[in-house]
Amino acid sequence: MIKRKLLGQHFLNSKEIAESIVSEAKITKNDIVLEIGTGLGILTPLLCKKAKKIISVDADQNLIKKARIEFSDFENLVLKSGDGFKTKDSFSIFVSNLPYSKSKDAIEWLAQCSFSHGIIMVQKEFAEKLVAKSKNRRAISIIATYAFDIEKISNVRKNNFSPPPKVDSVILKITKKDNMDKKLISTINEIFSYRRKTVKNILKQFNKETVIEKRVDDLTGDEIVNLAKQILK
Ligand SMILES: C[S@@+](CC[C@H](N)C(=O)[O-])C[C@H]1O[C@@H](n2cnc3c(N)ncnc32)[C@H](O)[C@@H]1O
Repeated sequence: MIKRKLLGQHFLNSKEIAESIVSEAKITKNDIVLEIGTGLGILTPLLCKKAKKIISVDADQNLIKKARIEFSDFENLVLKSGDGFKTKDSFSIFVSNLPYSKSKDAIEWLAQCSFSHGIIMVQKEFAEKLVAKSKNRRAISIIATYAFDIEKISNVRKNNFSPPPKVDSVILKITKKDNMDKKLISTINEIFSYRRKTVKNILKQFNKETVIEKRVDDLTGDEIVNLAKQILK
């Protein structure tokens, strides 16, 4: 039970939704797809039918053991147990019903990976955070909107999962715009810990100078990324 909670094991039980996720991923026979969270494998065989190769990773060894038996006929499927967000393999398309507690880490990790696009399922509140504007923005909103074009595909009610989570979910399409590195991402997070200060005072913390008296909330996303780049120079 504890493991289930920690790993966000709420399994999708709607074949129809699984098919729509795979269809939205626009996979061709040239694509290598990374799926994080094999789970009970509702998406995995559908992905195998479309792509050149699937790498499907789950942190739960038992689920990978089961999938190895159930999907042994698919020659284009590579199943791995472990932390999917440490994957070093290259991929062109990302597909994941994300473990909810890992959603922020997943976006930060994906911002550093080179790929074309992805279909992700996240909690409704997290999806809103990603595209939040002005004072509702967080560091993750700046990172996500700099790294990706984000398009909402559909809402998914919690009763489409077993066991059902407490909240509803949203399917998003993320299309890669810009790669970011780890230092840039952590500097943007650091800037947000000083969000009530002026740019002038934030730069002072890093022994840099400017005359800009604006606060973080008054900057555009690009201006915040440029401020982080200036700090890192
Ligand atoms: C929300 S479930 C989705 C499972 C399946 N794709 C589905 O749609 O039913 C999330 C899955 O991610 C796995 N998981 C959690 N943390 C992980 C990690 N760091 N790396 C890989 N898989 C992880 C869980 O064990 C679980 O199977």
